[in-house]
Amino acid sequence: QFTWPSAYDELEDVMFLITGYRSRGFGTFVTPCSASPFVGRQTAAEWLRAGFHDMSTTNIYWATTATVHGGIDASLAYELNDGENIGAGFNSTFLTYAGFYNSQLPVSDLVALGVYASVRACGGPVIPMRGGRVDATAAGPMGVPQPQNGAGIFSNQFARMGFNNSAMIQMTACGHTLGGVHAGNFPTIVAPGTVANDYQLFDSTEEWDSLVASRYVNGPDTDPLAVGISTSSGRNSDFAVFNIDKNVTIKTMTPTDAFNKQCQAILQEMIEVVDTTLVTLSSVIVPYEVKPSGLQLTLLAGGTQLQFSGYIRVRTTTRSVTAVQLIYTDSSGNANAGTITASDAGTANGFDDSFEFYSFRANLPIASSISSFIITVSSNGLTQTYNNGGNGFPVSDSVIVQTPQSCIANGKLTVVAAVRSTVTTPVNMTVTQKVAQTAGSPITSPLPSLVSTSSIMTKGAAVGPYTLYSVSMTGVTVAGTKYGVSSGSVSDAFKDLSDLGTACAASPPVASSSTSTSASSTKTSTSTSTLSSVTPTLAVKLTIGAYSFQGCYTEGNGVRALAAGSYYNYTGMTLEQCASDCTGYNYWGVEYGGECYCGNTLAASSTLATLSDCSFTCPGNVYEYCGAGNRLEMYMLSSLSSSSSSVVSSTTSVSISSTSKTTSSVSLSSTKTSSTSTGSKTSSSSASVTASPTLAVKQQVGSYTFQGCWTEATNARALSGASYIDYNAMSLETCAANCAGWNYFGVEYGGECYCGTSPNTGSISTTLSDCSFTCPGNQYEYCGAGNRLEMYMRSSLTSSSSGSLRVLHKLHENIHEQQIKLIHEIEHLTVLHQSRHNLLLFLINTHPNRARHKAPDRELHLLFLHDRSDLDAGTEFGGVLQLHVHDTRDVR
Ligand code: HEM
Repeated sequence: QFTWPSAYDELEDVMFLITGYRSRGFGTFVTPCSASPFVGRQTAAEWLRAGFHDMSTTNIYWATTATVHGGIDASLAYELNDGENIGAGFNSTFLTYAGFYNSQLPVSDLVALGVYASVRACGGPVIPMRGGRVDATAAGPMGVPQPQNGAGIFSNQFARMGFNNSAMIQMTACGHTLGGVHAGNFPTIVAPGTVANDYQLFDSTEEWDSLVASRYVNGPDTDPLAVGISTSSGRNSDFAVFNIDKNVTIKTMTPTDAFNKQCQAILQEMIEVVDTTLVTLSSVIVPYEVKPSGLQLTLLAGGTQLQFSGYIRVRTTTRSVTAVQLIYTDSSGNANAGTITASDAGTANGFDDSFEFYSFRANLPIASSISSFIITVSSNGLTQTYNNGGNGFPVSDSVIVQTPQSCIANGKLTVVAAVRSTVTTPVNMTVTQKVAQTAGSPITSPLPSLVSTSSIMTKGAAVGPYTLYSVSMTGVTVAGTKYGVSSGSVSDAFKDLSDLGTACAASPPVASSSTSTSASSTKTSTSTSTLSSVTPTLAVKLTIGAYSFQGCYTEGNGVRALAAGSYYNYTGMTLEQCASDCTGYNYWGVEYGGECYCGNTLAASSTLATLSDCSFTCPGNVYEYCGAGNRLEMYMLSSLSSSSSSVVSSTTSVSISSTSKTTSSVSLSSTKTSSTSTGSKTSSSSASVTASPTLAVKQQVGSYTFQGCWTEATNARALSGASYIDYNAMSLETCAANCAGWNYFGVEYGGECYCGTSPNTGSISTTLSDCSFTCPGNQYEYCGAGNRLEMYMRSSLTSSSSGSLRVLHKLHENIHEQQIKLIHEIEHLTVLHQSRHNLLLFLINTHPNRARHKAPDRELHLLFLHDRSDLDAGTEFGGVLQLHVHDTRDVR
């Protein structure tokens, strides 16, 4: 285990935090083992092959130079069109790695980590992983073994890499248990058109197993590099390699245990080939038992207190934790200066480990401040102390970024720092952006360059013992950009720009002797309207716009107290911001400082808690409270409090505009809030264009338009054309891509994607809020729920309806879809929109024969299934039709 902070902290996070809270997601690209965004490819196999190709040009006999060196150095990224690295997998591998690449994590370590992740995700052994490789900046020498080379050349090539014949056999067999050969890349090894997707696996599975060895030895051998047309084209390289010692080594690899053991050792050797004149590898990376994360000091208004916040990550693989505390040492060295209790915030998982994040936020007196802390973890009745190898976990309060006062909007970055007035060296702000490479040898690398820009910050006002510094910079991109401030040898750096808000809070006011900030533990409720003083104080705000304070509420039991919408801004949240994000909802509440939730109803299991529980100040306004862990600062529309049980008349309006036969445009707009909704999910209409993404219904996904939340059909799938399952990385876009060519696609249960020509009988549009699962591949998208599909239809189907609308037959409320089919001899019928009560809009594709009778081949039918409002046959709609459905219902 490393002493924190270590140079490998970023790598350790990316390695172990694969899914869940504050996870990094690296391993999700290869989970499940068969995963790939592309048909006929396997990402895990591509990552493993990339590891070998990057290493295989090593020349242990040559002297190295600074730019051209051997081993795992990501030089492969510059070698993609040198003729030795055939296949699209290398480029997409580096594009994925580029997302994780930063100043603390070289691509070459990611190449090695990719070998670990692909093998483990496929069920193979844990390949020990070390960090510290150095990236090449240009192509290295040639020398990747090619299938046509022949046994003697292979033997020489592996010797040049530092491996003997049995190591060569082991490494090749261990590589060729995943994936296979693409006919498109190697038509003389696999004949195009002879296998599914032109992709012939090495053995009978994509998974990690010893079949590549056992089938070679015992049959049936289907390895395209050992049998088949590769033998006549002289490209049967697996046979050449395995047979070089008369099959002695490969025979030892047929039992699973032996295979795993040999592969674990040889693949570790493979990823540890580095240029030792440049690289000293770290010890094998094991997860920290406890690890601080996201620590931040913030100078509070008045200059008498520092807020200290962050997370403690606890490894919970073999224990369940009941309490986590920080005991801190102050700046004059007094240990035990105070205790901070951290509360459970969420779980994350790696391939072999689980972790729990505990969050904390506390205000410390500035005079004594903090210099380090130790962590106590209680589990199974025992309390263990972690002191980071003896000296505690260090915290420096000399130079800190003031995240509430810093912001990024429209490419303009403003950073405010608070610097101890005793620091006299210039204060710099540094931004490191990822910029696409424009020149490479012999090609441009798919990897970006890291470009750092430093600017001297301008000195401003003194606040207590600190001085504020600020600087602005334009033309800054948010994605992947890191920033920080530094002075001399002290810094607060490696921060994600994407964590900053879009609006900067005003700087903390200058300290004055009369200022008293509320630091007492009892929180009082004060009406803002009674405040006559110009000096704001920290207090509960009784009213925010049209909303009034309801108290400090818990979350619901297994559900969110307010489930209809959510917005996050851990750096700039204010009560006003949440109120505006939740405009139109009955309730909103702010939790944990930066989390804003909206809803029309409050979950029954959410209960009123002690007011003082809601103790977090808002990151964007230090004079407001913003809930706490599992506690919401709760507000409700003031108008609702007047009537206890209101009967509300609501209106669903559907407007259909069909102006002329020539424009042939029919547009359907319907208010998405359902008239009887209890906790409805709102859809983000075209108006919601915000800089930071939020979880909302997507109206448009590529060429598909949202249709609502639909049930499955009666005893059948709603969409039965094709399906595609990915519980790890499904997004609406992935499903749309997999259903390209189909009229409809729908995502169910988070990870199930279905395609079809039209929804089958019995599948109906239902309450929008039912579709409550977020997409595993995109937290800002909804992906249906159990028996509920997030349904999309090709946009062209709505817009191509032609002509005026005419009711062909009088329809009655009990009419059934089947009957309509009979009446019109239609080929298929599509429910475009169904209000919850009595309005149905059908798209009817008529029988092809009708076209001969000059009837339109597609008609838009409006069925108004209401006893008072049946539409008579022949009713024509021209221009704009407005139908209002009035309904009175109890709103609970
Ligand atoms: C004499 C040595 C080797 C030769 C001639 C060789 C050749 C090949 C060829 C021709 C392919 C097909 C690529 C494609 O169609 O996309 C392939 C695939 C692959 N190779 Fe090797 N290989 C060798 C050694 C290795 C080693 C040592 C490893 C890793 C330890 C490895 C890992 C892989 C993997 C995982 C694939 C599957 C890629 C995919 O399915 O996309 N190979 N190899």
